[in-house]
Amino acid sequence: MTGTLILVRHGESEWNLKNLFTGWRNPGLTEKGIEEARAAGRLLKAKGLVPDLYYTSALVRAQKTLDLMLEEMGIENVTITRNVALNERDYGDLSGLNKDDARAKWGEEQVLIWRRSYDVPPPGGESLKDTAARTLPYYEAEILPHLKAGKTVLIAAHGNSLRAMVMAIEKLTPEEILKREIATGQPTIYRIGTDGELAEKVAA
Ligand SMILES: O=C(O)[C@@H](CO)OP(=O)(O)O
Repeated sequence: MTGTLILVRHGESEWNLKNLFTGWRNPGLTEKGIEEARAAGRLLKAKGLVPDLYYTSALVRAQKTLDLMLEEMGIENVTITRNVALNERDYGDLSGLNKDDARAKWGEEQVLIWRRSYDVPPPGGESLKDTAARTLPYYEAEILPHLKAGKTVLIAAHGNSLRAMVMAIEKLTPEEILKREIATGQPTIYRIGTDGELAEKVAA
């Protein structure tokens, strides 16, 4: 028996489109983002996947993505668990700044370090390591027991909270996970064994 874990990054947000650091700020989805979320729902439906449990962050772009997916899957009246543990990495003082402007101000290399180093946080914000330190205990305590019990769990979240989970599940090194770009609206599907370990990564 295996459990099934479906991870989905929110569809394109208004700030992804404007090239702004987003973090814990709360923009909605663009038209493209709405369509990406709907397409993700249709994909899961076509695969016959019906989750038993639903999780998302405290941020609108992930919540809306999940709502749109459920609409496409024809699923209603289910309990959705929202938790800040699944939020995007907090970008601190960079939140709301344009990524090109930030490169012009601090230099390409410094901005890349803030964006893609494992343990160097942006000023006043969280590194991926910090993000993992709140996301993974939540995953292990609240989500993994359901997967070990053979349930199907859908999580709609963010680039960096998902990176934290992918790193743990696939046992990647910091270098490996930082190279992994998690595309908007494209489900990653894992089968998880009763021991909580990855049994199979399913092509989405
Ligand atoms: O702005 C953000 O919050 C994130 C995700 O869009 O950006 P980055 O690609 O730097 O992780």
